Amino acid sequence: RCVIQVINPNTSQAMTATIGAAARAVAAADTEILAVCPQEGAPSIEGHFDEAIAAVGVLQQVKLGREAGVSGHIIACFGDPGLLAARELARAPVIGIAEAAMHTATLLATRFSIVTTLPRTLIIARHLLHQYGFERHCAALHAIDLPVLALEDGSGAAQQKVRQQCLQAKRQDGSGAIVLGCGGMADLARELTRELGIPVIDGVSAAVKMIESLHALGLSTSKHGDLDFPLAKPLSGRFDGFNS
Ligand SMILES: O=C(O)C[C@H]1NC(=O)NC1=O
Repeated sequence: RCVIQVINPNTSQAMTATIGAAARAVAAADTEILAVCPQEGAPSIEGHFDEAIAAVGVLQQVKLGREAGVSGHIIACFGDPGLLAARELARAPVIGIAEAAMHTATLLATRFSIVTTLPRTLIIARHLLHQYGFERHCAALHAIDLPVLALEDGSGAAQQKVRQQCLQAKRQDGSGAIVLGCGGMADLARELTRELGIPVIDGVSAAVKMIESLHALGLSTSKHGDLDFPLAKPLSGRFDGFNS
């Protein structure tokens, strides 16, 4: 039995529902999806400051998931906030949706484009490309220039801009695949893949299948070296006991 904790690092219930539905749509019959978000933090993550706040919430949820004995954790925000810290805290695998989508794209095409929300967060995707070693594989990055929560306003305007941006990327970038750069776009990938005729990849569903694979292979986060549990030390205030 595989139980996957899917963490929306922002506190938007609507986006948590979108993300949970996308995960359940691809989960295997004996996989259970637990879609969660932090009790406190940022309603959307649109920059380095929001990410720093969100990382604490991610770690709180990872600790709860570990105590519940989940088979794996997914960080369902395109900045993969708190990824390595979460891997220190976790026993089970932890996968961010940006790394999941990028890895998947490199299996299907020699170049991929990224379509995300705000121009100012493009730098976060660039940092991840460098960190994961995919800079050479990414032909271009685009932003629809709408805030993250525009994807949950019910108007469909953001979804239409994502579609237009993907069409333009296919025509202009010389990419064979497109990575959707926001957890809130998770429900768009299958329809866009069909319409564009190229792989349009959502990191939530990609990460679900990766966690299932690691679970089936009996593989977990390495606790040998720099991803071992945090060093034991007394933490103060709200962080008392947080590292154990
Ligand atoms: O950076 C972005 O546009 C997307 C990122 N922010 C957020 O609240 N969820 C995300 O996936």
